[in-house]
Order: sequence, then C-alpha cells, then structure tokens
Amino acid sequence: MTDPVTLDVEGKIGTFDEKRAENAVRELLIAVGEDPDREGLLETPARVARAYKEILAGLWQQPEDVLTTTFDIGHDELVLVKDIEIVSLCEHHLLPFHGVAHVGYIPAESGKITGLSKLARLVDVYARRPQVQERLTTQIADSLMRILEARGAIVVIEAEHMCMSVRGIRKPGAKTTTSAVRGQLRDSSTRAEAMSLIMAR
Ligand SMILES: Nc1nc2c(ncn2[C@@H]2O[C@H](COP(=O)(O)OP(=O)(O)OP(=O)(O)O)[C@@H](O)[C@H]2O)c(=O)[nH]1
Ligand SMILES: [Zn+2]
Repeated sequence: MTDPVTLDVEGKIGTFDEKRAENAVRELLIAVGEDPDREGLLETPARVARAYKEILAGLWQQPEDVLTTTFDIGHDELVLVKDIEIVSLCEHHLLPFHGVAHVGYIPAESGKITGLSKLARLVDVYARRPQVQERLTTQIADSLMRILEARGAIVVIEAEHMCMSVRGIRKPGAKTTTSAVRGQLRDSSTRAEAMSLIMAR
C-alpha cells in the first residue's frame, strides 16, 4: 500500500491522511507504555496530527505556487533578504531544526523580480518538509535559478538541530551553516560582496 503522502514523478503530492496520523500517534503512546485513553491524552493524537499537518505543509506545495508575483523593473543587481526564520524537521529523527535563512539572487536578464515575501514563502515550502539542511539549502537556490531565471543565487542557512541538542550527542548551541551558490554569484568578487552583506550584523 502506498503512503498517501508521497511525491509522484512530477513532484506533486498526495493528501494528508489525518486519521492515519492520529492512529500512528495513538500507537506511539501505547508503545511507550502510556494510556492514550486517559483524560489528558484523549485529544493528543488529533492535536499532534494537526501539528504535523502544519509543520509539514510544504509537502503539499510546490515552489511555483509561491513564486507567483513577478514584476519587470529592470533591477540587475543583488536582491538579498536576510534572517528569514526557519523551522524544519530533520528527516532522520523527526525533530525540529531551526534558525535563519539568507536568500539572495541576481534577477534575470529580462529584469524579472519577485515580491520579497515570496522569497520567505519559498523558504517555507521547502523547510516544511522532512529535510536535511543541505538539501533545503540547495532546493531554495535551484528554485530561484529555475523559476525566476535568476542570473545568480545564494542561500545561506544557519540552524540548530534538536537531534544534536536534546538527545544523542547533546550539544545545545551547536550551529550548522550551509550554503548554495549558483550562476554569477559564483564569481569570486560578487560572491564575496554577497557573503559580506550576509555576515554583516
Ligand atoms: N548532514 C546532515 N546530517 C544531519 C542533518 N540532520 C541530522 N543529521 C545527522 O544525521 C545523522 C544520523 O546518524 P545515525 O548514526 O544514522 O543516527 P543516530 O544513531 O541517531 O546518530 P547520533 O545523532 O550521532 O546519535 C546524525 O549524525 C545527525 O546529526 C542534516 O540536516 N544534515
Ligand atoms: Zn536529526
């Protein structure tokens, strides 16, 4: 039986099976020796299912759904939005990792740009999925290149992984930085300029 939440070949997604998610949470509670029928836990499976529906909402979206508004204003230099808060879910442990994303691009030759909020929406489409930080970073940069036909893209993500802080190695505060640089932003001077803007506080 196929999982209702799976990517098909075009990256289109099925629907969220809320009842199944609830049953899974109920099973988990039983597995840890809890009583899912005690008063405090009665609503928990439904709450957790709704929480996952929200945290994983990017599974049912595509980047094209959010990079919609575009304008031609002929700006041909770097556009950078810094400190976009992210919360994602580590696909190894299903624990959150959270931090900030910095997203920049050099618009297409045509001058096509997008609304600033759309960059943050793009980040959420990919963050709200089971992820690894490297793939999240890459997918955002590749979407900017593909959908906006950007001449260059840079994405830097700094995040703390709960799977490293609350369990396992238990190193709270450890931050992981990943970057993806594409197109003209790979040129050393342009890249250095973008990085210095990103690092400036
Ligand atoms: N590269 C990368 N690794 C990640 C990310 N999120 C979690 N991990 C790592 O995935 C690895 C999974 O390793 P495993 O040895 O299979 O799992 P584990 O026994 O729970 O590992 P420990 O966390 O070391 O206890 C761990 O080293 C995690 O730190 C991520 O976004 N990127
Ligand atoms: Zn993890």
